[in-house]
Amino acid sequence: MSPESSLAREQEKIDDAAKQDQQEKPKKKKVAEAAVRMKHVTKRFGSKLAVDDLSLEIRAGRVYGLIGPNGAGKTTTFSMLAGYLQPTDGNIEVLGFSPHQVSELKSRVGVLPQDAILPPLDKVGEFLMHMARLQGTSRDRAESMARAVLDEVEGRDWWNQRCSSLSHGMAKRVQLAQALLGDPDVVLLDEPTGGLDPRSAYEVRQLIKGRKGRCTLIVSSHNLQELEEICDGAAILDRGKLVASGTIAQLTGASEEVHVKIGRPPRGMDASAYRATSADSIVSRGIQRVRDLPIVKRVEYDDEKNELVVYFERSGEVDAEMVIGHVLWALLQEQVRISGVIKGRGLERRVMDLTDEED
Ligand SMILES: Nc1ncnc2c1ncn2[C@@H]1O[C@H](COP(=O)(O)OP(=O)(O)OP(=O)(O)O)[C@@H](O)[C@H]1O
Repeated sequence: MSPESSLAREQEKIDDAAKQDQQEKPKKKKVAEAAVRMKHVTKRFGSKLAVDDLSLEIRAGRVYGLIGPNGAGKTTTFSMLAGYLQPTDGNIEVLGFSPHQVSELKSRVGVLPQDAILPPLDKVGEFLMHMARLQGTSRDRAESMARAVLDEVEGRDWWNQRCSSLSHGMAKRVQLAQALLGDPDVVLLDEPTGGLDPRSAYEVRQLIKGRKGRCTLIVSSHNLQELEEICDGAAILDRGKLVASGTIAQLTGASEEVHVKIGRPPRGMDASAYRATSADSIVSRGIQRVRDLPIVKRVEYDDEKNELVVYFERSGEVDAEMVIGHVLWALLQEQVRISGVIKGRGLERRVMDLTDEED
């Protein structure tokens, strides 16, 4: 065979492969503006009301948290979004389809269930390739997809390892890799960092942040600091009911209150001359200065926690950063020692305020 005809044959092969690849990758449908729409959704298990008249809209491209104490209905909600459970009442749309329209949503929704179990005898690579093949891809493409996601969860060395030999954290990351296979438009992650050591949990958070903008991620976690760090918005559920939803800033009041932790008195100073328990102390004078600031609406002081809460109205130039500057200046003028400042009350405290203790 002449070198020219051999080259032409090679080129034909490349063209065929590219054509096949094009056929295998169905054109992504237009991404709906709302990735998820739930309208008056209820789920009953016999007499147990697990989800109670839940309405929620999650915009495409967001990282969205589902928050709530044990039994709040998070996993039930995930299961309905994934199409594993049928709602008793109400309507659910994922990317504009019912979760049961499997052929329309195939490869567009990735799911990490809370208690996912890997097939113990499969090797990690085999398992991921099998899951990729279920999306209708060729063997070659399935392998490259599987290797790419395994790489993303830092598990490239586990390709030939049996699933039964993985530690809990490794298994969780393989399950996460499975949820990310094929670049889905919506990814449902139920407790993605549950049971992971701090470093692995940090890496998973980085990975979720790295996917931001590429898809919609809906994440459930009991680690509220984690959700505050990675999410744009969240819904708080309690006993199946939606008790609050919005952006993280709205939920935490980050745009209307500032918390200042007051430090201990300097060594050698009499506590009564410093602490707010006496009217003319350093801290009392500092608080009065803060109260006198025109941008401040209201001030509360918790003497037990040594914490000052400053409420303000966000408008024009007035934002949390500006208020922090003025408040710190006022306190420093009176030599008040400051050991910390946060915008808003933190998601953890907000969730505590909104969710009741178990009966
Ligand atoms: N298959 C089922 N049969 C009966 N009741 C169920 C079933 N699944 C869930 N429930 C109940 O529905 C309620 C919500 O459970 P769900 O698992 O959705 O809560 P969750 O917010 O995910 O809790 P956790 O944080 O503990 O995982 C609970 O009271 C639970 O006991």
